[in-house]
Amino acid sequence: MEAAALAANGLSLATALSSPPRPAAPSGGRLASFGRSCSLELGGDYKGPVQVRVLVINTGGTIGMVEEEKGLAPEANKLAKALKKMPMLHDDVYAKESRFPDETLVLPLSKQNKRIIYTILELSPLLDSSNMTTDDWAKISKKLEQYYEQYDGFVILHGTDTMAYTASALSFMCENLGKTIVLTGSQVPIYELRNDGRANLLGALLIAGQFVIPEVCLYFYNKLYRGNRVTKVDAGSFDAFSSPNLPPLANAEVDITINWETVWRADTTQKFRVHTTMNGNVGVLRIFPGINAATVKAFLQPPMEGIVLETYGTGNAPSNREDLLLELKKATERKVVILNCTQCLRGSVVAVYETGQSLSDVGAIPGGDMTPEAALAKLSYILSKRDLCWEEKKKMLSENLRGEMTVVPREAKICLKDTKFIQVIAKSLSVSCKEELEAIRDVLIPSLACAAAKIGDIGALAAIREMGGNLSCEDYDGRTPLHIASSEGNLKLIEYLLTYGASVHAKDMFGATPLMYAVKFRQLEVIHLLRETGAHLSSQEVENIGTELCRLAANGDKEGLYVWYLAGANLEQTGYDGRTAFQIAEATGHKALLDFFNEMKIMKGYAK
Ligand SMILES: NC(=O)C[C@H](N)C(=O)O
Repeated sequence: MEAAALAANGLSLATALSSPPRPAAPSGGRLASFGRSCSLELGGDYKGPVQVRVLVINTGGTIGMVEEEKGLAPEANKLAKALKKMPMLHDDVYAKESRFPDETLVLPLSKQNKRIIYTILELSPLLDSSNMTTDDWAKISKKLEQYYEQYDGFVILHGTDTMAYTASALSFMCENLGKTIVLTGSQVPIYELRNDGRANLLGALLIAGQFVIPEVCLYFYNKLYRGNRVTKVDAGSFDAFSSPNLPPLANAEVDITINWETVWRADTTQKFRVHTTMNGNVGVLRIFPGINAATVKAFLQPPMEGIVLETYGTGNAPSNREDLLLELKKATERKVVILNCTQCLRGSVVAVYETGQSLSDVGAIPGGDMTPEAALAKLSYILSKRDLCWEEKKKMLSENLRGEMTVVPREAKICLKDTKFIQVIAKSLSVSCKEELEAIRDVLIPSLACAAAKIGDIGALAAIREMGGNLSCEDYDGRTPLHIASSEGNLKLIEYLLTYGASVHAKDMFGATPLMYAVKFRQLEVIHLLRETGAHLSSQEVENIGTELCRLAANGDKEGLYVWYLAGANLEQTGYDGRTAFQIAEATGHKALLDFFNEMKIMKGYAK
């Protein structure tokens, strides 16, 4: 079953996309007119819409269920066929004109002039999410790893019952995430006349395809949430999820508005990888008035290694129950982790009451405002890290790893809209209301940050960041400070940006990433650094590189070829006439180039 779905993945899709003849990029185009440079026309025809690819991993859930003898159950091999008949989820005319393979789906053109091309990878068996286990989380994360470079974003179709658990688990299992992953599903099957599946899937695809939000998110009923902040709160409403301690990352109203200030960014320069071996010896224990010490003792017996203790209010447990506290103490002494989370839907564990202090005294770790789902997933993740010692594990549990808990900053952040600079401008423009002030801030920050990147002013970037500005902001052309810095070649500044969460996958309005800018301006060290951080050529760029390599070979441009090699291009790719760059070099008898190709064999491995 999976083989059929796999046939519809990036590779066959890629072939299909390259088959229609592509019009040459306009020679007077903005990027094509740069001086000494490699071609940037690889994003495709810049006059046309940018194409983005999204992989939909279907795990099951109500969205694809049909009524069976015993009730609703998932049906395999049905969803993609059904979606092809839904005009809001598939533009059949465009797909046929573009000669996409049968399994490929494509959304109608988006408001942002993007074409979201998607394929569905169906896991087997499809599950009601109540039947999911940690093995299924591993299965999903392995698929994400396998297809990470071939797609711009990912949507995971999942049942709602345990979606909050899977979203929380994946948020930890996906390490150094740089692309958007959106879980969604529905309360009513997509095949029914009145359903929420169509809108949820469409919203998830639009977000995963058009925005780089490097988080595991959950999209439901017009809202995008951080996956490890949600909990299912309603079994019978389309508005089934709530994120009690964090406002949504995005609202899909008339427009899709992303709250960029809330978006979590990993401050790492490492490549994406998945951690698949979660620790199963964890559990959740909800205390209640009169809870029996024997029950607690039994629950904490080996092989239990860690529990989420759901306590009252701000993290309180009875301080007058010596028997109970003794069992908890004996467990922590055996190095069983007790993570203290509140039973309340909203709020945090804080040291206010004597009853809360008694838990700290027995060695429980305060879990802040984590949901029980997130706390359990975090516990399972950290306890599976064999290379960490006990103290390190305890430290990580109280730290904010993926935005799962609120950490109050030691010094209150200066709010950008309160700064003198913005206020002076606002005054001169006679602006006083909050909305206008924020609008000025949103217009100015991208330009300021890009200008700072252009002149290499790390201090200015630091000031913008400290004032709450987003260093991944886009200017009017969709360029981020990292795009600018990559063309300028300022390594220190790039490192700074990457450390503060700048995305190597951000695409400007032409579909070009920072890596493409570095290639364009032949910034060798920058290419190396971006690659180290997980940047890669898109599958479209990879397909179309052959002709460009042949052009460089025909010009005897050794450096140009080397730049593409560093960026991860396969130098053996053929051009439009079926020849490789090496064959062109042989035909022209260019000695330096032939030597270069010989050398490449020795250097192979450097860029990979
Ligand atoms: N709405 C749903 O998806 C509920 C279903 N039982 C599931 O979690 O798979």
